[in-house]
Amino acid sequence: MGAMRIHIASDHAGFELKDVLVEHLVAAGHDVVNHGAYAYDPLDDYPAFCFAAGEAVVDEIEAGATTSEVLGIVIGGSGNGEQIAANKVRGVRAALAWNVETAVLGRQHNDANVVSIGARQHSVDEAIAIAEAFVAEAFSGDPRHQRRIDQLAAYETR
Ligand SMILES: O=C(CO)[C@H](O)[C@H](O)COP(=O)(O)O
Repeated sequence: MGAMRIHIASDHAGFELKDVLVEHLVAAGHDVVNHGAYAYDPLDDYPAFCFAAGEAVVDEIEAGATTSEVLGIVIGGSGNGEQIAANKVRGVRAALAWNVETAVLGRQHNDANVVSIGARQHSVDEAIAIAEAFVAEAFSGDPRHQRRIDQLAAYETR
């Protein structure tokens, strides 16, 4: 994969990791858009940040971009609520990646357009490896996976 636009968001629990990932992804040549949190606030709430990142990804896809060009990353303490929030955005397929393999599978099998990472579940190096693996991987395009993704999209638009 070449350089991509990456929409990133976190709450307070993912705030430090978000800064690390932004620096890392920018250094790798990606165009990173930060959807907050913009300052550390231990009482902030993850949904709005994750909705914003998810909507930005879907807006670009609806305008013609592919998941080889745009992806999202949402970060919290566990990643659970952040995945749930992102998946509320119509068109988002957010995978909760808890190791490199689940990040890779999220792209290969699910064409996930957002990855959720639990900052409190990993060392910084592990989290970087998870984000890198997700961004680097392509959807396989296998018809059986596409068929399942189409079923999800059909359910979402009914
Ligand atoms: O992972 C999360 C949601 O799934 C949040 O980051 C987590 O719940 C925040 O916890 P706290 O308010 O206790 O810092």
